Amino acid sequence: MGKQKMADAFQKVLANGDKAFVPYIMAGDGGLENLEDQLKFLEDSGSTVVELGIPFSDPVADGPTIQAAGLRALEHGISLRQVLEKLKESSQTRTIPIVLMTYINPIYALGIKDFARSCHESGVDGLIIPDLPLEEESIIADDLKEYDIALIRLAALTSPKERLVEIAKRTEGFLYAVTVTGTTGARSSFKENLAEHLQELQKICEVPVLAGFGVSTPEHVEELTKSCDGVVVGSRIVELLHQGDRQTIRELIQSAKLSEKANS
Ligand SMILES: O=P(O)(O)OC[C@@H](O)[C@@H](O)c1c[nH]c2ccccc12
Repeated sequence: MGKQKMADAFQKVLANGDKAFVPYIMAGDGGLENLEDQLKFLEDSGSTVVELGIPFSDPVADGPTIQAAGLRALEHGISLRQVLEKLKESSQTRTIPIVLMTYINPIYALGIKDFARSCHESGVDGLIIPDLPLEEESIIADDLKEYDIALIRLAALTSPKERLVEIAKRTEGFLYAVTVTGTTGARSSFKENLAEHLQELQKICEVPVLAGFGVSTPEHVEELTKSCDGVVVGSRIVELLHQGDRQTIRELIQSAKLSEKANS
């Protein structure tokens, strides 16, 4: 469980000549009773790890699609504690690593030690906390270390070089390379020198580098994975899942399977 489970999942995919694909979904969008089925579907479709969002009233990094999903989940009354309890029910049978993405407030509300222990008991392998800067990490780092839960750091496009080096050195599980300036959400194109930026991050980082924010088509996946180890796709997956279009999700996930394409 934890860091090692994630490392093994990436290792397996990359050793096979494929790229990692990490879908993001909002926990409780569509009802918490469907979470297990959603995770199973994403796993069976070839995802490497799943990023699971916790609904929150003030999601400052989220664009319209994920905000809307968060509101739907909040309407179902979904809380962090409920999500952890739900995950615990299937923790013994689930094989895909789970990364929770939550803002720091719900963690505070639960209590940091309680939260870390519950994550462990629920089989959570990693965390993304977008409003926890490097300077504040010590409030939770030791508790996560105790349970071997990976704290995944985000590298912003605007971070100065020295900061990127520090982030790349500290990150666990993978490095989340944010590909745009702004909030989450599907976009049509990326900035010109993104490839060099990603290659630079790969040079300074020992764990896989995954590109996320704005990735929404197989063409994006193909383009970005030339310069990194994989992608995170949120808004597009959330939208398709809400529409019930599982086939398009499958195709998107499969676009990271480069070995199959090379053989066909
Ligand atoms: O939705 P996009 O543009 O595909 O981006 C991924 C993103 O949704 C997911 O990783 C995420 C959702 N909320 C976040 C907050 C911060 C960092 C990352 C996230």
